[in-house]
Amino acid sequence: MAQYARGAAAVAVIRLRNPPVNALSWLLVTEPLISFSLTVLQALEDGLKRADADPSVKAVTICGENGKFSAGADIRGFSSPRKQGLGLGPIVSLIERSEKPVVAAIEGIALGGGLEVALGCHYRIAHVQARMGLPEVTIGLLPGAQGTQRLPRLVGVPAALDLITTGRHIPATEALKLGLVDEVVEENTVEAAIRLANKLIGQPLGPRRLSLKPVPKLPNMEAFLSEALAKVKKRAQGCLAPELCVQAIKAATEQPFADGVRKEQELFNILLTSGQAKAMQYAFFAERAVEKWTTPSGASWKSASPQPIRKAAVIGLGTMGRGIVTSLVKAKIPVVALEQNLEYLNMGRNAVMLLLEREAMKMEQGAQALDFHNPARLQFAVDFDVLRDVDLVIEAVFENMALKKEIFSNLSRICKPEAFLCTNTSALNIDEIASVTGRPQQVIGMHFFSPAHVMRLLEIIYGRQTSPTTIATAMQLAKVMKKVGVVVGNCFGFVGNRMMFPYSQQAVFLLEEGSRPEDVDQALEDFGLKIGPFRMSDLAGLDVGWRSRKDQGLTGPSLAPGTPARQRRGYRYSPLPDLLCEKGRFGQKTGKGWYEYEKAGGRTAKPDPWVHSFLCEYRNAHQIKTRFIDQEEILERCLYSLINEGFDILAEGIASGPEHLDVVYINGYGWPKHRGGPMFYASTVGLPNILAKLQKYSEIHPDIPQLRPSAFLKKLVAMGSPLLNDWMSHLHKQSNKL
Ligand SMILES: CC/C=C/CC(=O)SCCNC(=O)CCNC(=O)[C@H](O)C(C)(C)COP(=O)(O)OP(=O)(O)OC[C@H]1O[C@@H](n2cnc3c(N)ncnc32)[C@H](O)[C@@H]1OP(=O)(O)O
Repeated sequence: MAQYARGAAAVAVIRLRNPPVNALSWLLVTEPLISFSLTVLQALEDGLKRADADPSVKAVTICGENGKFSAGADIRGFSSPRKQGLGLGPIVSLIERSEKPVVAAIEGIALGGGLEVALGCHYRIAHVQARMGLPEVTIGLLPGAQGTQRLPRLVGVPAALDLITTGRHIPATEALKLGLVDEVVEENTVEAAIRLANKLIGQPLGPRRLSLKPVPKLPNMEAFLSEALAKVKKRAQGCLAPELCVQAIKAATEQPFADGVRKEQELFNILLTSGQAKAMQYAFFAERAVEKWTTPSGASWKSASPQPIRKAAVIGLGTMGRGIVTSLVKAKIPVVALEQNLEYLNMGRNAVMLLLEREAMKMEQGAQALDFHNPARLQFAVDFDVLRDVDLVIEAVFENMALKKEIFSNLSRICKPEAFLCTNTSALNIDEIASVTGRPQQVIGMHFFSPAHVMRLLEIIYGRQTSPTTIATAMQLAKVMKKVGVVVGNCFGFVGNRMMFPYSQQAVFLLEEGSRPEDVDQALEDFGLKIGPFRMSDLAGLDVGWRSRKDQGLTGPSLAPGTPARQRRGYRYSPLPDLLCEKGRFGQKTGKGWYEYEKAGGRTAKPDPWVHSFLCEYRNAHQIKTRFIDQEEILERCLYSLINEGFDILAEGIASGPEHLDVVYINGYGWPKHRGGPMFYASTVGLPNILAKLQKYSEIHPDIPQLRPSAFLKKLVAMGSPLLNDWMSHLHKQSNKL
């Protein structure tokens, strides 16, 4: 768990050892090969005490095994009952108090508690490729091992605030500029640290003890901190951790070190027990769990190997295609971008170049690193022949089955036999697209989210014949593009949009019954969603859904004469969005939708009196009695219907676990991470409560099938509402209470 050795005659080396990331566990872990059990923290403390007690040891170096310093506390430990009370903070103090110089040799990563250990050391040397940060805020916590008190003393309040409230990982070069590390080396970091430790023997350590230093003053500290607090509160949308991080740093500026540490502990405990930390830590592991994909036919990440993608192509340079090209270029994959004619190609090329210029400006080495002016990296063409040598094609034309089939039939003829053919679609049937190719096993859906170069989610949809190698290759590509790939089955809307459908439907029904768009949006945004359904619809364009409903024969010329206005196929239907579209109100792009905007293309949504009176007239025309609908009902009807669909998705095997649905919603639909995703949220509300509410609403609205409780939800409740981790194991179990 930590190895103690002598690095040079007078220098002891303590090496943190807990693969794969040297997490600082405080739970007892039994090592099978040796006869004693030791936690990393215990071993670190023992190592320090041993070095202190040994008169022949004059200095100490702390490093990590396998080129990684440490990823911080073992996150799993936060939700397990502590078996022993060893805290990291006192150990960091012990390091700092040492009369023998202690040097941290930072390789790979020093994150969270790992960096806090380094902050307790008297000197820090980092390898040039190392990354550092205090990412606790991203898992609902704050740096609870005195990091909020030491970091501002070392790098000043503005830099400490930035690092602690964003949790971002910074490269060693930036750490050097901030003064977080004393030296950056390209050679063996541990050897460099041992050399430095040797030189430091006998030198005074007082000035190197951060707890003894004052926090550098700012002329307007109070105003600066209040502004920072307001900013993080706005950004956090109900997430508690960033706000408490600011409070802890504020304590560092106002109180002596020991009192600041006490305040930090108090705030840390609030977060630890808030429920938000649990949700965010669940989200951390859920994201890693979905990498380990499986399908109902038994294909899995364990046995499938991805194929290398040396060159890719993107067909269609509309909004999605432009973002996808940008993502591929950023991932350093040579790419050919294709359009149907020169006019569209030139438009697409200009837009892509603009995106890439902007992305390059954000990067450390800028445009040079992306090298996108090099035709070997990025090529634009109108001729399908350029696709002969690519390893993978992503088709990103608009959602039209006939057009997609025509393209896939051409691709099947032109591309080399081993090339993978991917379609960017949000709902269309992958099997139907694959059926026109001679290689359905190499056809796969890749549902990107807009803007595709920014959004992390990538739904990866396998068809009936998609091979495990194709799935593995798509997942690998997602990883290279720094996206979260989630493997899902083929059904209308896949996971994300399928769950979105009942949610958006409820939102519109609520308008019929008495709500205003801003009431519904506000309730859901107060819950923590980044954007409510009507603001979202205005942003995406109401015409998108209108086109799809016309294709499905739900509205427009193909609707059978005599169809009741508010009913389709025997169930409740709201024509409200169709009516807005008929009036040319497509949302932001036309300056009017569910809201009004300052101009066409404007972004500031203002409640629109026209919409209010339109809704009144509509209710009168259809003799709907208006009633006041409270926030609770808005949340329950929108969110529980979405969750209900999630249970159906799980029961049908479209996703292999609730984590998949949660990762989709957090990364693609603006679901608040501090609520852990819709299925995790359901588990916190309690499945019996969700079931009871769905039963209640479904009795009131028998013509809305989406409110009828899913059979799987009912089964889980009948089985005693098992923990979320166990849901899938109950899928095929018999319940005698049903
Ligand atoms: C009172 C003291 C308070 C201390 C506060 C803390 O220290 S809280 C912890 C702060 N640290 C973090 O938040 C770091 C989280 N980890 C990461 O950001 C990344 O995992 C990484 C370290 C940058 C490595 O990324 P990479 O993509 O290379 O690998 P994975 O993310 O897939 O991770 C590999 C496996 O390691 C597990 N893991 C990573 N970090 C931790 C951790 N801190 N605790 C427990 N487990 C961790 C991760 O789950 C992976 O495991 P698998 O079983 O392979 O899925």
